[in-house]
Amino acid sequence: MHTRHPDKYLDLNSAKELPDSHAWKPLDHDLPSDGASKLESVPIIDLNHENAMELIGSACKSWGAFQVVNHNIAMSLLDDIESAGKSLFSLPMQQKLKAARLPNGLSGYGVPRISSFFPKLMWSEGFTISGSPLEHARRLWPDDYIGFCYTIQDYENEMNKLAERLMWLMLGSLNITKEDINWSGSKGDQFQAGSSSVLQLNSYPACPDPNRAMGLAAHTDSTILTILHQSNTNGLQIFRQDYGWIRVPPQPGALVINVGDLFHILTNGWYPSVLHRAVVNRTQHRLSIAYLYGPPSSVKIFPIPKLVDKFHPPLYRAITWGEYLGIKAKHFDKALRSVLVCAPRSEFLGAE
Ligand SMILES: O=C(O)CCC(=O)C(=O)O
Ligand SMILES: [Fe+2]
Repeated sequence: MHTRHPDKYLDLNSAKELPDSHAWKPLDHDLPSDGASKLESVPIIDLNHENAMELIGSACKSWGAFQVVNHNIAMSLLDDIESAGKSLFSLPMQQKLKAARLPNGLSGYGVPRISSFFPKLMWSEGFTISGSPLEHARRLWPDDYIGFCYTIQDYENEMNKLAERLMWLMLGSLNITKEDINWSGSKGDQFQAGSSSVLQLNSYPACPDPNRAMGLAAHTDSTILTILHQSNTNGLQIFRQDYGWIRVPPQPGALVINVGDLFHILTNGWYPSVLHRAVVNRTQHRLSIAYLYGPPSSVKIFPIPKLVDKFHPPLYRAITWGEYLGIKAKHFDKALRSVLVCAPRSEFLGAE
């Protein structure tokens, strides 16, 4: 991975032109005509709506993603995490490299972890937090790192509560309750105690040739679900078989929820994980913060028995999050396929 991209620490914030190392095929033709992209995007769901659960269920089934409002996350916390991200990415490159991700590591500063699967580099930089950010924060800001750590901690705590609430709403829409779930011998309400998560900060500098650059290449998240806070700049797109790439415009205060691969496994394919990517633009810097929500490390994830019967045999084998991340790191977009135990029904492949 490391010899593949010798230019991986190019400072994108000061680049005046797109170097060959970052030049992708033009992206223009990928988007549906403007008419189609204005026509529809993922639904915006009010969590206080009396039918929130049903609305979420139908969004998961047809889009694999939705936005939520009235989620109870304070606007000030969303502003704080955005400022924390901005202050990190605006540090000089030499300083950011003091917290560089180690080879094969997870936490730290660097290019998107999926970069090794692509011949060209992406127009973004990221900072991944798994566990305490203290060590890295101390290297980035030797005299003033506490505020950053508190913001991360507050944000992760609030996101964890919201993710859990959303997971039960998503499961509830398939008639699954806590009673139906047995996470390695403990009932569903034990899940939160040890649930793990990763916080991914992404920065997309303005780009001199956005049509030939890729902010973050198409991927699905290896999570149960992802909560994405995007700054007020367009960039996120999701893929639909029937439309192509569709923009998910930022809506002030709204959070984007993606169905992840582990949820696809849990629901035995009923709710597909969503393919998404981020594009960049010529004038505006964009920041996004993804809360990647997953199960406690010892928990095996497998199709929920209530969603399995003789007409719907289990599609996937049991797997922990750690095992799945290892498979994803090796097989990337073929990861789900490599844990299949049984050919999926055609509707799950989008071939209606
Ligand atoms: O920046 C975005 O909108 C997407 C980020 C994302 O997909 C990720 O971090 O997994
Ligand atoms: Fe993602």
